[in-house]
Amino acid sequence: MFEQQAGTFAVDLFHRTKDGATELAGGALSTANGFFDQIDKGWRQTKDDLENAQYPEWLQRLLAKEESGGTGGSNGGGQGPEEPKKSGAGTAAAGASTAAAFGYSQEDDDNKEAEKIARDEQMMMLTKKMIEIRGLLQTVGQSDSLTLPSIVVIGSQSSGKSSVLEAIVGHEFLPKGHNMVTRRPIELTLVNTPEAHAEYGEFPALGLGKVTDFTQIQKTLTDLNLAVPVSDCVSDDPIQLRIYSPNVPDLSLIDLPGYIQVVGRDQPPELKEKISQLCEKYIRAPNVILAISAADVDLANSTALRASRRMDPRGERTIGVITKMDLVDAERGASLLSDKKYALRLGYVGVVCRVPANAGGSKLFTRGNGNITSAIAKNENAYFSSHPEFSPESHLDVGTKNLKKKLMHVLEQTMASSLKTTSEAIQRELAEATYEYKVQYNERPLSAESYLAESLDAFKHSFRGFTDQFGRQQVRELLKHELDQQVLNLLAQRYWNRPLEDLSVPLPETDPLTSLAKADPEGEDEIWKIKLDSSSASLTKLGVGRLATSVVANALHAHIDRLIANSRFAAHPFARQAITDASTSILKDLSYDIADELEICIKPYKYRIEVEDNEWTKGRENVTSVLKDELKVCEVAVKQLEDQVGGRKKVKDVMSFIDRVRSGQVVLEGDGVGGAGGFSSALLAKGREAVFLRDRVDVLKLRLLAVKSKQCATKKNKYHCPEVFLDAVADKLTTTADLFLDAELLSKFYYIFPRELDARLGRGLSQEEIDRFAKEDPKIKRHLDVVRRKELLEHVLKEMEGLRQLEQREKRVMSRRQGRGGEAREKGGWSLF
Ligand SMILES: Nc1nc2c(ncn2[C@@H]2O[C@H](COP(=O)(O)OP(=O)(O)OP(=O)(O)O)[C@@H](O)[C@H]2O)c(=O)[nH]1
Repeated sequence: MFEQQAGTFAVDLFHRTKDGATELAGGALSTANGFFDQIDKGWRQTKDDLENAQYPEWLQRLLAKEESGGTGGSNGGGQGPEEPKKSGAGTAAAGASTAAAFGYSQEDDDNKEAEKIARDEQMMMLTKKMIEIRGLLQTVGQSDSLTLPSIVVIGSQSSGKSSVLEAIVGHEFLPKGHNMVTRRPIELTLVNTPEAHAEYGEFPALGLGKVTDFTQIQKTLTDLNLAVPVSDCVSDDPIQLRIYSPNVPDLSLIDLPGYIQVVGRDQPPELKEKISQLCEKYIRAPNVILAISAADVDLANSTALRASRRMDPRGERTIGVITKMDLVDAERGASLLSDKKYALRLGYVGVVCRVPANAGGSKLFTRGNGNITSAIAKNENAYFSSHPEFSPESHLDVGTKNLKKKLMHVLEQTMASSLKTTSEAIQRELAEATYEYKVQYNERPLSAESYLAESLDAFKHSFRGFTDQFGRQQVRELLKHELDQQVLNLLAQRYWNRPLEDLSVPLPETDPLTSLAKADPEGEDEIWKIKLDSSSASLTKLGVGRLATSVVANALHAHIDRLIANSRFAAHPFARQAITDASTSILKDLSYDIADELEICIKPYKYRIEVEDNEWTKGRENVTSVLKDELKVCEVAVKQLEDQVGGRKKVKDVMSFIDRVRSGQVVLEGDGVGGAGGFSSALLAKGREAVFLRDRVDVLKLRLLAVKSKQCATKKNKYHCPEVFLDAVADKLTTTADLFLDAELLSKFYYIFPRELDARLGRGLSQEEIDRFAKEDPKIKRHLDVVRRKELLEHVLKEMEGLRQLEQREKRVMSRRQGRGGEAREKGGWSLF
């Protein structure tokens, strides 16, 4: 009776789908809007398959007959035994593969009524659709009211639970072992792919892609289970696994840890209770309970049936599966299937799910990665047909093939009857999401892509602003400042410094600068000429090409970092890294050649430098301000040092001690390490610094006076005024470098960088990366979640609305038939709303 209802429903649905295509345009079956792409490509594929489904011609003929008052779908008589006419390779293949999902073999096909297969096929379409909606709801959230029912598999350990599931899937894929290895529920979605040959699994949460090797699936499941700490016993966080195959029916199953009778020594004592609680949570209505019990164990002792009786006392949503039928004699097996003590409305199915060792050739082949469906079917056939107790006249349900069909029928019905409450729950959720969207986000639309695109545009815009402000002038200032420092270093090394490292040796000379003003470069003493020439050569040969290029590249890096910090990307580590990588790699590529080329440009200065009068004047002005700045820096350092040491007086004392040592008035005993003259070594070190700074301040003041003096007003006296001359040289180098770097480094970088950003953050990102990027910002994540939730709920409602329209059409068809007094479908047929 039950099967008949489900079957008729499916056939009628076919009519509605076929005839109602126009009526439904924009409805559930034609809502292709790219939405699934965003949610899950797998589901999109499912949806496309469903929408593009072609119906075999024989099926259409059958239905046409039914429509014109034929015998109807349930009793057959339509197509008859002749070979169905094929309407195309694809559709024929679809029919055949779908039959495979039920476990029909080719020989079976010859014997089966065509319309029966058609009905099953059509029913698969509907279940597929509802499973698809269930999958969508799963992505919305874990709220209990927002879900469509599933089939929950329970059984005690060794009851044969894994074997049943594997027989349904046709592969060994569940974790095995002596220890309890199932510690998390496995939400198993079977997706029938009629036109595909490949069978594979997917773990949507892991992003592993298609896993075609079922031993790999088994290993992944084992790892995921073992990741639950033993102390936690079990976890209610489900593992999601989808299996795509032409040989599986569309089903949604949840495998739970097996009930244990006795807690093992190495297992926590609360394990038994925790498993019971977990199972209890899942076997609540409206889920269907698949209660597995072994035939060789008294049914009264079946933990699965006892649990089911607690949650489903009237036995309305429990399917009893009796495994290991081969282990008891046929008479006892038959009596178990017609058990009256705990009568189940959906009945009992007897199975023999163990893969026979010698089936399908070698044991190795059938076990492992091969498909075990036909081996099990043959084995069951052989067993059940050899016992008259299980003959068709007994009306007992036996065999995995029948179990699969029953599961589909039951799931279809249960899902259909849950659609109304689920739909109401969705409407409530949608109202909440819509409200939040309006109040919190002012109905501002947002997608991960649009957020990325806007962020990238804004960043490129700020980068353009920066390029307007950072040009040749800014490069020039940077470089000149850098070379000013180099000039100061050279002056210090070659003119100003007095040895201070070794306190034990008195100063060999008085002040090296005292003779500078009186030096006669034309005379015998060429020291000042040599000093200036070598200083100038040091400056031109210090590697200006590399130095200038890296100074500008570093400045660009720093500016990019600042732009990132002030942009939306600041909250996105991934994007920040991508932008930094882009600028690093471009600047690295450019710098290498540019540094060499710039070095070639400044080559002439390495041999001869002519300074013009105006350049001299400019150099004199500039170096005056450089020396003044340096003077300020030294004075500030002196102040800091005094603060550190504990006052000016203390510094003065230690300085005067050092001065006396340097002038030879005091002779140090030892090397001064460990302190001297009543001062600690640390204080002596600070004192040396203070003496250095004091001397430097004196020198700077002296040289400032010299530079301002008449003597330094003219380039003729360049040997007396090395500061001015070296500044003029630095200026020439800067002018060449800034021109070159502006043309080569800046303009090229400004051109390439935005394009590289497009490549790395625009086109180059996958959908997952874009989503991950957008969700890095918690505010955006919340906004996106609301938008997505709202869109998803709207989409699901639309899908359901489509099913509702089908139902209304169904009612119309029924009342027409009843009006005609014709043979109407059974009363109490399915009702969705
Ligand atoms: N003879 C026979 N043995 C079976 C049948 N089904 C399962 N078995 C054997 O029973 C044992 C337990 O089967 P499983 O499928 O692993 O049972 P389970 O309930 O999943 O057990 P756990 O993994 O321990 O929870 C295995 O050795 C199977 O080969 C059957 O129909 N007939």
